[in-house]
Amino acid sequence: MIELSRLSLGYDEKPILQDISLIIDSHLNILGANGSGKSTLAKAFCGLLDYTGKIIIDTKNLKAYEAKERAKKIAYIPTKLEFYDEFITLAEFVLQGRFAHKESFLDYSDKDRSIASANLELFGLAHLKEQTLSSLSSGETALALIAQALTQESEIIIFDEPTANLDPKNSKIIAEHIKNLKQTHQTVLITHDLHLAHYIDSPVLFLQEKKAHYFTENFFEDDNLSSLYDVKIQSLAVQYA
Ligand SMILES: Nc1ncnc2c1ncn2[C@@H]1O[C@H](COP(=O)(O)OP(=O)(O)OP(=O)(O)O)[C@@H](O)[C@H]1O
Repeated sequence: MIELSRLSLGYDEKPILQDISLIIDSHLNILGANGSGKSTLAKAFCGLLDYTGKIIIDTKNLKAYEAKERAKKIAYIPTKLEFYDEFITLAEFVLQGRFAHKESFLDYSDKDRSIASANLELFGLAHLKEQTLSSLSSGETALALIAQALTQESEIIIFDEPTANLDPKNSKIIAEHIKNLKQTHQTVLITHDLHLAHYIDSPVLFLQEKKAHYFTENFFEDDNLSSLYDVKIQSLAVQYA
């Protein structure tokens, strides 16, 4: 469970979100216009950005979590890889998801390797495992990021625009994985993809003008979407079913 209490955050003197209070105990979609603060909020959830107010994860203040303990609680899946070793293989990359479980100065255990290997299989990546990460396509990289996060075995998984740059088939594969993971993990989906968000289902946190608006129902109705996004949206069709 994630509890936000009077949460405000931003960069230096630039406020991005102000005074958000909310309890999230199941899946949550986070939507909002470009620059509304979705990724900023996700960074705060992962302890990567300072804030005022409180973020409580499973009754414990996020600031009291030690890094490895926090990683076992929350995995953040970015839209794309920003910093990585260009010579690392896919197999090594997915195995790195076990860092929070590994004893410092010791090698990965057989159990670590077997979990990483199972996730490579699960996401249909096993045949690419010796390829360098930099040689993978965008779709393969998106799947690799999810495989690594699952290897981390965190209880909460945050997906940041997982279908950005993906073709319709890979988008559908990712959508199905998120829908399945929602049954066993607490999932948070940040997206502009209204079809994906609708398929995964409510509730929705819509970020706008530094505020967060929480919708448990009716979010996906045309009038509501048109008003929130300030563009006419008609008959949102569910295309992932
Ligand atoms: N390191 C930073 N320093 C200063 N401002 C930043 C920094 N990172 C992000 N911002 C600003 O914070 C605001 C929110 O950015 P954020 O990436 O959270 O938006 P977003 O809702 O995820 O946007 P998008 O949908 O375009 O990905 C933007 O105005 C952005 O320019």
